[in-house]
Amino acid sequence: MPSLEEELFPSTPGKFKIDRAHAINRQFNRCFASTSTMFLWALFLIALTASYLSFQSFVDSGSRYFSASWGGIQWEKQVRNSAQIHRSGGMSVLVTGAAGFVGSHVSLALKRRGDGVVGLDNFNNYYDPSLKQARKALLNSHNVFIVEGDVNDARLLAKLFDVVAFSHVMHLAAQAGVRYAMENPHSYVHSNIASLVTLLEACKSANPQPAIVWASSSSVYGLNEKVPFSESDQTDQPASLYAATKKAGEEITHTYNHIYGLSVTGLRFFTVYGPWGRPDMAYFSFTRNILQGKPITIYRGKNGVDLARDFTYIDDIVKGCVGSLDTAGKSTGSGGKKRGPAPYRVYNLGNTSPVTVPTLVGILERHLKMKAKKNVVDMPGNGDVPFTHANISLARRELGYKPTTDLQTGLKKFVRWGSL
Ligand SMILES: O=C(O)[C@H]1O[C@H](OP(=O)(O)OP(=O)(O)OC[C@H]2O[C@@H](n3ccc(=O)[nH]c3=O)[C@H](O)[C@@H]2O)[C@H](O)[C@@H](O)[C@H]1O
Repeated sequence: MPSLEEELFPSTPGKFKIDRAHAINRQFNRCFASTSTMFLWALFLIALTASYLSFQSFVDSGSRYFSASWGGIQWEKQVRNSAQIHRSGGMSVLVTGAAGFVGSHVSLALKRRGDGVVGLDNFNNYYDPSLKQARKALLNSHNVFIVEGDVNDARLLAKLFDVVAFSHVMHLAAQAGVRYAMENPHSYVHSNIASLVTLLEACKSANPQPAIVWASSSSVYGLNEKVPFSESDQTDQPASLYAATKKAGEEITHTYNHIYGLSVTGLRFFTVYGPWGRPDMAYFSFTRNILQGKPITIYRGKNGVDLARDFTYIDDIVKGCVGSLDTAGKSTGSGGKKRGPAPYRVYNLGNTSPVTVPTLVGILERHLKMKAKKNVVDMPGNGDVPFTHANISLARRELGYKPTTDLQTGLKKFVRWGSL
């Protein structure tokens, strides 16, 4: 039996037309002998076709307007209100991925000090969207409006820049997760490459052009062995598709900086953790499993060496993001044309003290007062790197970035948040 979709949209449209034409012909010969009847029926068919075509165009335009969850006078008012600046010298920031982990924290921090903030998020289901809705509710209670939409929607972006002359864009929307790239590679291309280009196109055409700060990743260092990782180190050996899309993002933003005069700052985040975090990350899923008495899997590197990460607490990352926005020079272009050189910057935002995964588990066990059921296995070839370690001298010098929370303290805050 043909599916509803096949019935509505036959797979061979040409055949459909021919069959229908034959059928109409047969009907035609059988029923209409006289010329005048034929003429009347011809008129009828023309009218029928015309009304079908206008109905189709109504449906097309309708699906565009009715399915969108944005637009309209009330919506524009909410966007404008949210973007209003309440301090002298403040900025108006479009935060993409505002219902995400880092996005929600940065949005709140900016709003609290009086900057205008408009969020944008597609609320996808990479992890439980109810957590994103809860973050949204928190932001709403602080008068941050989150537009529900995709960064790939060029019409939406054009509309947003039409309604608000954003001075800055904090681009945090992304497909995160290193290992998930093996399951759903195209999601990384859609969210980390295609949407970045859509956003840069919108920024390039906006008047004034905003300055852009965006989330790159520590994963760009890939198989780099020089420790600690510095911004000038080699980043051409990504170990995962996630890393490759973030590295591509660094190259793509450079192009827009070079051609259109967009001010760009890329931030290489090092395994960010904390309250309101991402449930797919190890510290979060380990905590949940330990509490539920379920086993956890700990990956071990080559020759039995423990994996290590430069885990960085969310509040420190927020300070780095805000510092980047505050020091971002202006974009120079207008009318889609470059008028002079604009800043292009890349910074590590890490903690500078890597901790092994078994140590992380030990800290969690102490905070939770429960023992983990550990299942230690060799690291599968899934894009993981053995360790990360940030050199943050550049961010310290130029952004005033100074992480202050160690893993012990940060995980305590996370566990306390989780038990609320
Ligand atoms: O800095 C980044 O740029 C990235 O940081 C984060 O990636 P990772 O450093 O891989 O964090 P995370 O998954 O918490 O695994 C931590 C450790 O636990 C190990 N790990 C993980 C899962 C598991 O079941 N067992 C295990 O041992 C695992 O092998 C690893 O050694 C972000 O998710 C990513 O989006 C990106 O932002």
